[in-house]
Amino acid sequence: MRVQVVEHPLVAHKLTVLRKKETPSITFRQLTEELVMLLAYEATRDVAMEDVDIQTPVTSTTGRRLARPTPLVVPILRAGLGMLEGMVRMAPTAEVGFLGMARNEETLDIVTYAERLPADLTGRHVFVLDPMLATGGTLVESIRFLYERNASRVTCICLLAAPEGIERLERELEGVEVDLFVAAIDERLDENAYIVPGLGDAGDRLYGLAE
Ligand SMILES: O=P(O)(O)OC[C@H]1O[C@H](OP(=O)(O)OP(=O)(O)O)[C@H](O)[C@@H]1O
Ligand SMILES: O=c1cc[nH]c(=O)[nH]1
Ligand SMILES: [Mg+2]
Repeated sequence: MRVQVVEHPLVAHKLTVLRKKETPSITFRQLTEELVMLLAYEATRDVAMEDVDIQTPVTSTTGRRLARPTPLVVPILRAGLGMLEGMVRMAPTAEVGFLGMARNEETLDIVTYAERLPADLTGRHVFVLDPMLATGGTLVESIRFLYERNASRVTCICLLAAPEGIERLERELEGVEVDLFVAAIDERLDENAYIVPGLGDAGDRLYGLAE
């Protein structure tokens, strides 16, 4: 697995505001969108491209565009949905599939409650969106799911990751091709498997209380 922390003053600034407990949902949603745009810029740096012949008002020329089959963006519901708009704005030809997964907060087991994806992902570069990589359970499950459907490549974009989660991905997905882009790697998980210092429950901060 390749892990890249996107170090940029704008990322650091926006992330700090996002972490603050007094930041309201409306600002939290906007910052999430902006952060994903900055992370997507790095995460798509080596995306597959192809030539395309076009006419400008002056002449004909050959330009470059995202290759086909186009990238597939997969937000992990619910919190990943907050990252979708920013991502598709950056990669306008991308298609979107959905995975709904929730962590049982007592057992930390992952429940997959929704799935709407092409049955065959052969040749597809999949971008998984989930703001939080905590124990890593959710991401391991999603990445396995996508490779079982023959995805050719998986790139994950997260806002925050815990070292424990990254280690789990490296352990459980040894030899699996995965790129991970994050705005920051935090210190640790607390006794409830929340990221410290973190930003709290991303889904709740975006959309309100789950229960
Ligand atoms: O690395 P893990 O320990 O698996 O935890 C991370 C997961 O927890 C959060 O989702 P949650 O289960 O709270 O669902 P939600 O998005 O509906 O709030 C987060 O968005 C990740 O999907
Ligand atoms: O810190 C955490 C851990 C898991 N899920 C969240 O939303 N936040
Ligand atoms: Mg949640």
